[in-house]
Parts: sequence; structure tokens; C-alpha cells
Amino acid sequence: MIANEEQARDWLAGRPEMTPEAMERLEKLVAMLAEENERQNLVAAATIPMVWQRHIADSAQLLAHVPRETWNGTKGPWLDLGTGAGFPGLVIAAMRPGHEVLMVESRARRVEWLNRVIEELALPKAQVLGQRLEMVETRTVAVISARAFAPLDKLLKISLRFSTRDTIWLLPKGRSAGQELEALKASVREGFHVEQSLTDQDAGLIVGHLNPKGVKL
Ligand SMILES: C[S@@+](CC[C@H](N)C(=O)[O-])C[C@H]1O[C@@H](n2cnc3c(N)ncnc32)[C@H](O)[C@@H]1O
Repeated sequence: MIANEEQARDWLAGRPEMTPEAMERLEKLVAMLAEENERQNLVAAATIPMVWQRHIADSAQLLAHVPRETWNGTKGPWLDLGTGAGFPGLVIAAMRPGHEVLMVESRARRVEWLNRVIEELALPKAQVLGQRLEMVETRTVAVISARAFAPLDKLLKISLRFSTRDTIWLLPKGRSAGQELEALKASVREGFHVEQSLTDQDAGLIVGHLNPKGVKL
């Protein structure tokens, strides 16, 4: 379990994706976030002293659930829904800058912030789709992530059209992971399971696949 800032940084340093350049990008993101959070409420102020654990490692842990062959640039982009301050989308983009990461965010100030970070971190393959998810043009993607975006049943309904049966869904769900999964129809639930979060012993990540042709939500 990653229980503090030192453990978060040590864990990140040991990730296979980590390079000195990626660590530099994450350091820059953390510094920019602390500054911007004084101007707009991007993340809860109380989480700034725990930013490596609560936001950076919490986002980066999703990469451990994506086999390299699934997301190697050939099977489509990573789509992050409701990216907000940048989590997990910006962290994924900072650690895998050669891969396409699309971040959907509807609030104008957050869109401006995300674009500023993308430019500052020089992430040409990262892109912000600054509109409501409901307005985003349909395309299929390799990975769909969403942290603190919407209740699971609603989330699946509004984003099903981006999924193939190979798309990996990665949904950090905090303490409600098991309960939200249990509430789904058995035919939908069967493609998913709950993984323990590495950053919070009470939290779970819903991970799995959905067969968009075979389910009625
Ligand atoms: C609670 S925040 C979570 C932000 C980030 N994922 C995190 O975990 O720190 C949810 C974000 O989703 C955005 N959002 C909510 N509904 C949306 C929609 N339908 N389309 C696009 N963005 C949406 C909000 O503007 C907000 O920034």
C-alpha cells in the first residue's frame, strides 16, 4: 500500500514506464497544480500536501492494468472522461507521451488549464476534447478511464459507444466500487471485477470489458 508521499514517489520511480523525463514532467505538473489551485479549485486544497499519493500515484496505478499489447498505439487512444484537474489523463500522458490520450472535460477554465499543461509538458499526442461527453464524436478506443465522473450505470450508458469488446475500462470508484458493480445486471457485471487500490485501502478500481453488442443497460 502506498501510504505517504515518499512511498508514492518510490513506487513511481520503480514503474516500468518511468524515465527521468517522465519524472520531470510529473514534477512540473505537481508544481503547476499547486500554483493554479490558488486561483481555481482544481483539487481539494487538503490534498495538495499529499498530491503524489492522492493524485499522481492514484492515477498512475491504472497503467498496471493495461497490458502493453493492448495499448501500444495501434489499437486506438486512451479516453479519459471528466478529466478535471488532469486525473488520471494528464498523468497517463506524462508517463506515456508517445501514445494518444484524449481527455474529455466540459468546464472552460479546466479545459484552458489542461491545454496549458499539455503545452508546458510538451505532450503533442495528448488532446483535450473541451465539450460535454454527450457531444463528443463517436470513435472506438483502446482504454476508457474515469475517476469521480459519474455513477457506474450512468457512466456505462453514456460512454458505451466508445467501447469495443476489447476496450479496457478502468474506473477508480473509491469505497463504492463493490456496491456499484453489484448493482449492475449480471450480464453486464460479468465482464468486470474489482481491484484493490494501491493508494487507499478502502478503495477499489473497477476493471474489465464490456461487450457493447451483447448488453442492454
Ligand atoms: C469530480 S470531477 C473529477 C475530475 C478528475 N477526474 C479527478 O478525479 O480529479 C468531474 C469532472 O467531470 C467534468 N464533467 C462532468 N460531467 C461531464 C460531461 N458530461 N462531459 C464532460 N465533462 C464532464 C466536470 O466538469 C469535472 O471537471
